[in-house]
Amino acid sequence: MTTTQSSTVLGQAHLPATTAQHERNPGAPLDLDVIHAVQVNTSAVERRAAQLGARRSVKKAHQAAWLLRAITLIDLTTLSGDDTPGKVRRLCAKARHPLRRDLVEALGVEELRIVPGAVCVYHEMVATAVEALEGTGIPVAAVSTGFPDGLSPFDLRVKEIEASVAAGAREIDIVISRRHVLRGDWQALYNEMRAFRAACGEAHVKAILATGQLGSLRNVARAAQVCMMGGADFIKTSTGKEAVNATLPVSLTMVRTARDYEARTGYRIGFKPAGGISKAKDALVYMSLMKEERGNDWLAPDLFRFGASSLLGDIERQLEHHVTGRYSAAFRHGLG
Ligand SMILES: O=C[C@H](O)COP(=O)(O)O
Repeated sequence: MTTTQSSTVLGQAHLPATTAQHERNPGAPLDLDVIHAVQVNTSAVERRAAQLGARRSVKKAHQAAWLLRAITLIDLTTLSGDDTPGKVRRLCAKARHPLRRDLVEALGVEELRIVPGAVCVYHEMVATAVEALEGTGIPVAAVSTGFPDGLSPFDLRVKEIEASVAAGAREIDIVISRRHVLRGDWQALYNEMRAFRAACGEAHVKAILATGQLGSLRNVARAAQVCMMGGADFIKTSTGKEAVNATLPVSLTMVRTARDYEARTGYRIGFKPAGGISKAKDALVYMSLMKEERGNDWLAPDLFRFGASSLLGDIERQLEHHVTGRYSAAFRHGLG
């Protein structure tokens, strides 16, 4: 990246399109007529998703700009049985400086604050992450409510949210009870979502649908509607632990369902694809989905996040290639 033109593209294009805070979704009464009317044309959604996946990606300086933007959209995640405070501290250090200094300098973006949207951990690691991120403004997100399966006692799931908020989590990623969706018990799903939202207080709540376990795109759309009516700030595809995690058809369905909710209520709901998104080129496809379906404004961390444990490493590798013309070994970009 040496030309003035490239500098201009990088200097402008990666900046969040909007930092305007939108009003938080307060939720709405459960409207079963709306839920029952939800239909999804699966083959049309799959055709559209296939087009998105086949599209030529943005190139050169524009690609570098999009990748810098992508970093700001990542919930930098570690959700593993072998998480330790030391591992979480290293992840937080990476969040403070997601790109190597030489790359930041070569890209000429020192003055721009490129940091991920959040760091996402289990409850036990919240206090460590909050301490390690002090002074950065980067929020800590906690997965909660018996993540990933959501089958612990209801009262404990609510208490888990409260404990994570008390420990300093500013975002809570809850898992819904898939059985409520599979049984069509929308009232139970709504009641659960409202209780989780209330327990979050000021912390923003992302509703993880675990779409790979919901059986159909229609169920995905109905569950998303109910969660938004229940007060979700974000809808999120997956825990990363299901057999099938984020996919383009599911993402299109959820993004369009959120658009319908906004058309009815005026409230904007964020979208978080999660699980298995580890390549920069896949992140670019999700970003073009968001841009084409909702517009540039939606490529901003208050409306769009990636849940990803290893995406940042590949983005850094691609940016290194942009700067040097060479790829380095993946192990050089291990964390993130
Ligand atoms: O919410 C985030 C996911 O658990 C991350 O999934 P991943 O490890 O496949 O990137």
